[in-house]
Amino acid sequence: MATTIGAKQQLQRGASCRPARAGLKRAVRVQAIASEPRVAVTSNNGAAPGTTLGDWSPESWRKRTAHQQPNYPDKEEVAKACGEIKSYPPLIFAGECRNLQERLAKAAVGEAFILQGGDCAEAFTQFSANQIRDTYRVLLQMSVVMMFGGGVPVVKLGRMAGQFAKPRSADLETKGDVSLPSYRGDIINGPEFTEQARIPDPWRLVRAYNQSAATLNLLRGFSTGGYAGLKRIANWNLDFMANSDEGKAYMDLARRVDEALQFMMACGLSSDSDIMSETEFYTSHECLLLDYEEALTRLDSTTNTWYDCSAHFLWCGERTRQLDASHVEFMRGIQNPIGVKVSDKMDPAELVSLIASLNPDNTPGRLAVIVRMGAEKLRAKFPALIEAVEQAGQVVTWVCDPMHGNTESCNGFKTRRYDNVRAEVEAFFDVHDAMGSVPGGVHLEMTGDNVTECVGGGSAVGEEDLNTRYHTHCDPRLNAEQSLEMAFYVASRLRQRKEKIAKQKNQHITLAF
Ligand SMILES: O=C[C@H](O)[C@H](O)COP(=O)(O)O
Ligand SMILES: C=C(OP(=O)(O)O)C(=O)O
Repeated sequence: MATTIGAKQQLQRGASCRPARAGLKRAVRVQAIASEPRVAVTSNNGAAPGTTLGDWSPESWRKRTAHQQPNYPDKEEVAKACGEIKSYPPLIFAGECRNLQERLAKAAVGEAFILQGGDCAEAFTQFSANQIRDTYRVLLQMSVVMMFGGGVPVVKLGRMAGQFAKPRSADLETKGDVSLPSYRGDIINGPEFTEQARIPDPWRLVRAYNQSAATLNLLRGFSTGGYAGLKRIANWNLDFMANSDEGKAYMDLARRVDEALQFMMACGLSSDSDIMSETEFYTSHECLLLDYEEALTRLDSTTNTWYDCSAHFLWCGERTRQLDASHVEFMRGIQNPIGVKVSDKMDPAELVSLIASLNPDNTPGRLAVIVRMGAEKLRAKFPALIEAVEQAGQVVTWVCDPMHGNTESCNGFKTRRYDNVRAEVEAFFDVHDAMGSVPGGVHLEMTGDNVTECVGGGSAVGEEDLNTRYHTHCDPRLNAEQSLEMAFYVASRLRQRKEKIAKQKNQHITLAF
């Protein structure tokens, strides 16, 4: 029957939700401990994770070159702002990171799939409960499409509650004959093109922390307070639903999930069970602004290891992944699951060295390699990267970021074409098919708002529409409809993959669509 696999996966997810709930409860207790003044620990005595850390400490990155950092005019103010943040509670709990790492390890072997998505840059002026809810809701919808259509559990990882700092290609932005420091994200300076706004202000760190805490609070409320329960699947509709193909396809799928749930309830599944009322949701952002990340790095009292408590998952950007520089130094020591972005400039041997630095114990789920190079280059260069990593015996979770290799300029706007974005996802799945390796997830810049920032897709945003609702402060995001369309495409590829594997094993499965 069409719905059997989807419902079965839901049941499996339900069983694995329990430890996370325990983790959330424990978080309240341990956060109180973790917010006590920090104990200076420079080595890790005996615990399995981090045994190869040597002389790492939360501040050891300061001895290396830190790329893409702001040039604050007043360093004493930076120390004061960071001192405040050091006294604040951590935003996440180390036990949650460990749960996430287990999920990511499953994605590395094809037993789960990662959906990582959210704003390019969160902004102080675009901060409201509705905006958070809308992005969260599209992520939920996308995950249901992928789970039901693709037959795998989906790990939901928001680029939310901390995605503020932006690396830039150029230090200066020029308009006419005026050049000013580039905007580097609201945690650093303002987007307005004025001299004053572009001065890095350290007290923005505190505001970003507070906004992250409030966002996370709401996300936790949505995730465990009933909003995200599968029994509400048909209620997660957005304004465009009735009028678009994606919206109608989603509502049709939601009805079928509903039917499957009715069936499962008739079989004995309780309407009070965890999967009916809550979901797991994790947060992530680029580990860029090291003063901030250091201030939130705390010693976990249960394992005596360090976690960067600004988010569950942090990634190292394409511009800051130099082996001998500060970001890699910082990230090798934190025990959160982490990622590293990789463009076509990456050489296979360099990737192997980078992975060895970031995951010396070769722990499954610890490291995601997030490739972003555009479809054509990906077809040409990605196989050699996979081969080198496999030959080195390294375990990584491969994730596709189809956004950052596809940025172009049009009518004075930065944009991305939906067809190019989709082509890169297609290439990512094709290469894995050919190599026999595992596509572990997608990483998208997207929003629940009805913006006109990327062109194409079923929503038919044209080049001429770019100036109507172009709200991003940095890079263009897929809107809700384009995101959902992408989810249906990913689901179709996950389904194909599952069917192929089943055929090889001589099994028969039927998936939703
Ligand atoms: O989101 C990623 C980067 O911050 C962004 O692509 C840089 O954009 P730029 O090339 O305009 O500086
Ligand atoms: C800056 C980003 O990506 P990359 O490092 O791949 O350019 C990003 O994801 O915001």
